[in-house]
Amino acid sequence: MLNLPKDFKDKYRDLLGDEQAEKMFSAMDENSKKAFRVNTLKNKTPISYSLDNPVPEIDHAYYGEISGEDSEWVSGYVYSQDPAAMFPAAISTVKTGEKVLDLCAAPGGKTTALGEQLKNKGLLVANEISVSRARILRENVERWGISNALVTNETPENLAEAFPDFFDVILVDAPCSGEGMFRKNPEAIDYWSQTYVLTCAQRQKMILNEAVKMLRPGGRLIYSTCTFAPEEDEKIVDWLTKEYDFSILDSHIKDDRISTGRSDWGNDNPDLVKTLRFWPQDGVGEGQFAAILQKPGKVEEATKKKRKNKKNKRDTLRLTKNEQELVGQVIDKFKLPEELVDWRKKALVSNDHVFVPAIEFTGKTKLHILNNGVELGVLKKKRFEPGHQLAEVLGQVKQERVIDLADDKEYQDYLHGETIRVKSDLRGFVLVSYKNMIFSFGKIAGNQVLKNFYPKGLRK
Ligand SMILES: C[S@@+](CC[C@H](N)C(=O)[O-])C[C@H]1O[C@@H](n2cnc3c(N)ncnc32)[C@H](O)[C@@H]1O
Repeated sequence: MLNLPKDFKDKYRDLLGDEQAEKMFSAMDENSKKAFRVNTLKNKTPISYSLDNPVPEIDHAYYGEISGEDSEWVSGYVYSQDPAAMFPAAISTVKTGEKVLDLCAAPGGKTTALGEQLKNKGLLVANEISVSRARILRENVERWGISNALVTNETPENLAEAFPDFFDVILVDAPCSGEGMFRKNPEAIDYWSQTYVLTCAQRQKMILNEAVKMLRPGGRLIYSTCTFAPEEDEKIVDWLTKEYDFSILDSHIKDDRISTGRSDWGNDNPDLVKTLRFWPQDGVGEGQFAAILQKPGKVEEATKKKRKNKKNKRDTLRLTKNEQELVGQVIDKFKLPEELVDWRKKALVSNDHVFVPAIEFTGKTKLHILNNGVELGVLKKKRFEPGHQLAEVLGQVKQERVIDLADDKEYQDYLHGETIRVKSDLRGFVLVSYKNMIFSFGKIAGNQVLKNFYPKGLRK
């Protein structure tokens, strides 16, 4: 049984009334709901989990538990996520080609969903302030096969300097007091106090002040938390409407199991009923709050700025003909997804790393970048070695140069970094899959040995 603080219980008895509050407390003693999303970017391959119990209102999402050891997870076919946490990205209705920022993005649950909605067109900036978490974010973006992401490890302030009035959509999945996660992570209860709730609300406003600067006029802001606290939910949304003249948009989610925000918890702002609330007693998932808002102003104002920026495009760091040839000898043997077909025109080289950028900066950027677009690989003396991210991105398309590992033993051996004996006429770089899910590069020499190119940092 969860040891909920007395002040917490008293607060929710006051807000909800005794009967509803007791329902909430007893639901918090039940097991948390587990679910996963299936990646629509990857080439369609049957997965081994049951798809019988879909999460309401979310496409390609199902209740069920998956493990980080499963081949489906390793190759980026599934992502484990709290079902309620799937809603902020789902209500963003991101359109292919838009410029999207996920400001508080790690570990990447919502980033991967936004990437799917963009279908690798447009730009996805995924930012995380903590360096260790940003590395995990990068790995998840890579595994998911997203090719149009800029992954950064920055403060919201530094990002706002680089991207004024720039994004069509910004998701702020804010750091919060985490009340909605108490039954999943009971340790979070130790941090709870009403003072902590108010500190979080202050921090949320500071993050949002920066997000507002980066949103183009008319752009959409998705604000979400995993807490029940009105100070961090309805009151913050109401503040955005007063401070910045944002309007609250309808999420278009209509399901009896999903509650709405409360006007009376946000200075009687009537539009707060358009926001979403997830309570454990409603049975969808963990606690979550989500709102979609719009910045005032017209789209044209942002388009003008975009045109101005285009003039300054730099074309230094392009590949030489010779370098293009080395890269082409390897990657032209694979079927490239649409966004990489004209890689010769787009690719840049930096410290021998060849990449197709998600965004080109006009000067030397001060931003701390972990990944920009797709790393094609590394130029070594007179040869080119393809990078791991490229293997994950090539997994979008049905490929022919593939070695499908024969059984679980071979798969585990490969994950450990071992070489594998294969019977194949293929020579040189090949993609490596298990159960037809591509997860790595490998290289076959004349002696029918598959050399291991699974990155050392990911080996088990
Ligand atoms: C709720 S989590 C994000 C979860 C993520 N969106 C997902 O779906 O996987 C909030 C994130 O905000 C980050 N954060 C903490 N303080 C921050 C700040 N001052 N500015 C921006 N992000 C911050 C945390 O490191 C954390 O990764």
